[in-house]
Order: sequence, then structure tokens, then C-alpha cells
Amino acid sequence: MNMDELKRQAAAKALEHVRDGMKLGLGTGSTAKHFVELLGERVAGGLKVIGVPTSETTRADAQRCGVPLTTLDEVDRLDLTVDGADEVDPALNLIKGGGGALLREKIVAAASDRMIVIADDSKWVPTLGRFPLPVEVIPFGLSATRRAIADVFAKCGLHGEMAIRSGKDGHAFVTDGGHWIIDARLGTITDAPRLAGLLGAIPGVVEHGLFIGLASTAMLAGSQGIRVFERP
Ligand SMILES: O=C[C@H](O)[C@H](O)[C@H](O)COP(=O)(O)O
Repeated sequence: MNMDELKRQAAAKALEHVRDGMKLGLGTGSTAKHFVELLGERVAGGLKVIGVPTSETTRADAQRCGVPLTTLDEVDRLDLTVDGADEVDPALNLIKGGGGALLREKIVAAASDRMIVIADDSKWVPTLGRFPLPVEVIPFGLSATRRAIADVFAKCGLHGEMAIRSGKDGHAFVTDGGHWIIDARLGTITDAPRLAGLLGAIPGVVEHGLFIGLASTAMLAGSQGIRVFERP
């Protein structure tokens, strides 16, 4: 079975948890896109849900699939967010943001009663950090912000290359919020909650891709079937 089929299987498993009347957070990325498409099929069959997209790409996908949309200004809490991840560890802490949507994804996840992470099982890691950590930054004062990020890494015993993410046009990649992303190759993040706290306190850092304590459930599809993990 190829990777894309595994992603679709994980998405289908998450769909089993969607009930009529739910307010949903709709994630971003190739796995979340499967969920939006499958959800669209259920909506066409009469399911009543409303979704908040976590990116302009997901907004367009959801509109194409006929999923009704709203915003966090119009609804209070969301019942469930279903989203992909770049890495998942045994505590269900995550690295996200490979597609650049981490800021809206984190806002939506934090406004949800439950977050289900869907992925193929290559995303499962014993310790976060193999995937470069995305840090969303304000372009103003970038060098100062970068130095502050490097100081935080050193304080956490981490050393690694930092690179401004480029877009397809070769210029800096710009997020939906108009910010840039620094990708940091850290290798192994031994204390992700501490790193998350320190990064979040840097002026100029808008958000980072460490999702600590936000995911309730992970559904990971592999050749042996789907494994479901609940946050310990
Ligand atoms: O910014 C993008 C998101 O965090 C994605 O959910 C993440 O990169 C996983 O994407 P994919 O399902 O394409 O591997």
C-alpha cells in the first residue's frame, strides 16, 4: 500500500468520530486533505457539520468539497479538530508546520475540545526533532530574533542549522499570516515542553511547530493496519 493510501485510511478512521451537528477544525496538509474530501462525501450524503479551516489552502479544498465553513469569531468552541503532523511522539506531542500552517493550526487546535492527529506511521518517533522544527517569525528584526532563538537552543543543549524557508519562487516563504518561517534542524529534542515555553517567550517569534498537550488521539496507518494512541 502506498503512503497516500495510508494517509487516506487514517483520515477515514478519524471520520468515524464525526457526529451530526459537530463543529470541526479542519487541518492542513496532504493527510488532512483526505479528511476534508471524505468529509465532503459525507456532507453530500446529508451529514450536518460546520468547519473552521486552518489555512487558505484548506479553505479552498473544503469549499470545493462542499463542506460548510465558519470562523472562530462566529463559533465559541469546536468539538473536534482533525489534522496531520510531521512528527508524533509517545506523549502525543507533535511537530507541525511542514506546510507552513502551524499558527492557524495551533489556534484552532487550542479552541477544540479534542484533537485527532492522522498520519502514516512514518511520522511516529521516540523523540521529536528529526523533522526540522518550524519557527514562525516576524520579518522585522529577523537577525535579533534569530540570535534569541539560537540562545534558547543553546540553553536547551541543542545545536543545529537554521534556515529561512524558501517558497517555490525562490523568495522567502510567506505564511497565511504574512510571516516567515525558520526551519531548525535540531536532531533530538530531549525536553520539548521546556523548548516550547522558551521559544514562545521570544519577541519576534509568532509561533513554533511544537504542539504540546494538544493532541488527544493519534491514528497512525501502516502496513499492519491502523494503530490508535490516546494521550497518556
Ligand atoms: O503546516 C502543515 C501542517 O502542520 C501539516 O499538517 C503537516 O506538515 C503534515 O502534513 P502532511 O499530512 O502533508 O504530511
